[in-house]
Amino acid sequence: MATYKIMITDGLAEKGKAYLREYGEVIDRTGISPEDLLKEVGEVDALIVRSRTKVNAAVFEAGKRLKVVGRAGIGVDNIDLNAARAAGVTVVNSPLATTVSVAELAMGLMLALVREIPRADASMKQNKWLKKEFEGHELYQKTLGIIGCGRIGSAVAERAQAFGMHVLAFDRFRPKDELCQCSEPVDDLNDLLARSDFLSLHLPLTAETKNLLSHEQFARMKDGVYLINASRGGIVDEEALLAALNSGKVAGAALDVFAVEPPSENNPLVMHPRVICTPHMGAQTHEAQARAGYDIATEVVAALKGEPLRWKCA
Ligand SMILES: NC(=O)c1ccc[n+]([C@@H]2O[C@H](COP(=O)([O-])OP(=O)(O)OC[C@H]3O[C@@H](n4cnc5c(N)ncnc54)[C@H](O)[C@@H]3O)[C@@H](O)[C@H]2O)c1
Ligand SMILES: O=C(O)CC[C@@H](O)C(=O)O
Repeated sequence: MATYKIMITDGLAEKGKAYLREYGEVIDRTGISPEDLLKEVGEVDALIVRSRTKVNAAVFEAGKRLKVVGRAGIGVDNIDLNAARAAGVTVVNSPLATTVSVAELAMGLMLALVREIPRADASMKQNKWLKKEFEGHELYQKTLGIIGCGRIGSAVAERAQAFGMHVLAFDRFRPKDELCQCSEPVDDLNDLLARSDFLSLHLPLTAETKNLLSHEQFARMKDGVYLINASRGGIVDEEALLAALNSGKVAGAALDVFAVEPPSENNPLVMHPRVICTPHMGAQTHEAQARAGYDIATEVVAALKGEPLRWKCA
């Protein structure tokens, strides 16, 4: 039986590592620097990453025996797919594993925003009882606009409707009859922006979606809209969001993702009193990581063995 060398650079659940060990040597280099990755990637047949490691053209160039890159999770915007194709390296991901966890975080962020849960907790820890300051809003009978209604968007739609929300969905590539999880599919993003009390983003970062929400789109939104972004930071123009928060157009924003991660120290969005932030932790649950680790391990081994693949990205 072939013995493969498989490097992990952003951690992997034990179940995934145990599966990989049946087929080869697992080299756990979690936290490796970009410089060391370039020095060491030439020794391995497969590389398994999450979102931290940037697998750019230089990595493919240095990966002389690299056959497969596995992304434990969904977004492959940190992997240069064109460079992978040019180098003849297969790229796979594990897109089903984390849907529920991300959808649950989006719902949590929505509730945290309208009830100001983080600020209320912080005030209690300062021995303050500011009950009168915390008059929030209900989600019930509000309109939620979901942009990108694939796996996670649909799961959010389902959960939001259980809260009694009216859910609009816009998806550029999915036919309306596939958006059955929402109350009302819409053809026009501007229509969704104009009608939503809450906006939640669930689409990939691509050349087309970069800065999809910028000054012009914020101007089209309702006054006092709430924005939740647990997709990718670059989809929202952060400068435009800051301006919209400062003008009051946006009542509050909850951000799990940032254009640059981690964001700079004292980043004005992170520090903004009406912004709630989490450190890109949508998929960071025990359950999601156990599934993602196992799914990517089986897919990477299948790619190494030349077997049929379920989730080939390049
Ligand atoms: N915060 C986190 O930890 C976390 C975890 C997992 C995934 N994500 C992000 O969530 C995204 C969505 O994941 P998913 O599993 O639902 O993916 P998915 O592919 O099932 O759904 C994405 C949807 O976006 C749509 N879309 C693409 N471009 C669009 C555009 N320009 N306008 C409107 N819709 C567009 C697609 O048609 C698709 O239906 C991922 O790409 C990733 O960036 C974040
Ligand atoms: O696992 C991560 O680091 C982030 C996961 C998430 O953003 C994804 O696209 O799968």
